[in-house]
Amino acid sequence: MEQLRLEPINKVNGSVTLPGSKSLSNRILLLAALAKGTTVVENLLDSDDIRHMLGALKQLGVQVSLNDDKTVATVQGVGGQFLTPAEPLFLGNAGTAYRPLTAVLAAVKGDYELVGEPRMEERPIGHLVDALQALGGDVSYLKNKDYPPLKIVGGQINGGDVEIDGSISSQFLTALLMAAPLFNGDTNITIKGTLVSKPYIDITLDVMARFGISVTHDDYKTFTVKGAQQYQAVERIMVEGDASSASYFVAAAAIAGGEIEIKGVGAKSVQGDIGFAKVMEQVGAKIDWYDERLVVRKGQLKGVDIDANAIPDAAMTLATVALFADGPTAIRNIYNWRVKETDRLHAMATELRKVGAEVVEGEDFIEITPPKHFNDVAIDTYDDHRIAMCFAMVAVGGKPITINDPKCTYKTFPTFFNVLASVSQ
Ligand SMILES: O=C(O)C1=C[C@@H](OP(=O)(O)O)[C@@H](O)[C@H](O)C1
Ligand SMILES: C=C(OP(=O)(O)O)C(=O)O
Repeated sequence: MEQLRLEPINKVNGSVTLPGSKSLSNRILLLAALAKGTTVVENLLDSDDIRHMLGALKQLGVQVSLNDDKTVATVQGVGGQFLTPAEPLFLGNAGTAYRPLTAVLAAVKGDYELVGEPRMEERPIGHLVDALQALGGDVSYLKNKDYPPLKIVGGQINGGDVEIDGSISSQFLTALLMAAPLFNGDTNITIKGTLVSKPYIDITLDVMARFGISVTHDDYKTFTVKGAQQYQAVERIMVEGDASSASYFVAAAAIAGGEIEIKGVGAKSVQGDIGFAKVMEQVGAKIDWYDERLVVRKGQLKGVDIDANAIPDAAMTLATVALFADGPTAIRNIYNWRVKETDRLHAMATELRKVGAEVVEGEDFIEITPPKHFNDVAIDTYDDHRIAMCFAMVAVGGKPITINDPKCTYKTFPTFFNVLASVSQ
């Protein structure tokens, strides 16, 4: 297995330009494909999750041309007229490809099979399938009930009133919302349970609006989407920098001496994970806010007790910042960490303990007391890009660490360790 040795970093300094947002890239590609006309997407993320969406669109007969560094895509929208692919669509472990494609393909003519990596077969999708079936969609399980892989006989969905459980993943509601304009009639969606990861719904509504579709909602409890609508191509659309990827550099500047300018997200970001920078201000980071960038400096870091339901991805970075705070940190309301790339609650607790922290792993929270002594260990990454990236903070805090299988960052941030090296001293 490949390992990356990270020697202690004394100071960080410089400027980082973020790669495009994963969440925005995959939403924009899918809506551009569904639209009529040509959309040019700029600052597209080049990573595994996006490659899986691009691969699926190609199999569906959508023409997408990429520039040399794969950050500009020209998408020839097919107006919802997809080809039936000869082979199953392989979507890796990309939730932002698997879930929206499931809903959209249930609503357009054709036969489809959606498959993924072994971990994808352990990530539940029953709440989305229940809602699609209740609307008359022909979606069935190829192996285990409530889990991928899926078989879909796409066709006409009439719309109507439907409930969707929002308590495990917001991506199910995102998927239903993105597909609903393709249904024949209007759809009224009621959320069952408490909606998790709510800010991701704002990303969905924002992207849908850019492609000409408006959705009304009553404080995120019920949503109404008009049926039989066509997405409209957007001449040029720019993908914001990835706010979750920004979290590592916000944290690095807060932990080490020096200053990092982070270009691509700021006060105007549509991504909820920008909220991580607000949390880091509570922790003690010094941040200057601009519309589309942040400038971050070190502060005296203290432990905090936060509800991280709105920022599940960036909150993992807080768990390693906690190693350098002057008291315990509690991260709460994060049950769905357990159904992501790995059981993140258990994996983070295990690896933080290896480093020397005292950790309480609750069913839906984690409490971290900083180590008295840091152990120089090899961190297992469980095929989880965020574990690899957030444990790099140990080196930023001046302690050596080894990261096992560092290429797992390719899911969302293939150049992560190079970018970190570029600001490390
Ligand atoms: O809609 C999205 O783009 C995402 C929603 C979140 O998932 P959940 O809603 O499952 O928490 C997040 O963790 C994921 O990385 C991306
Ligand atoms: C949970 C994540 O990914 P996915 O979109 O596959 O859910 C993530 O990127 O942290």
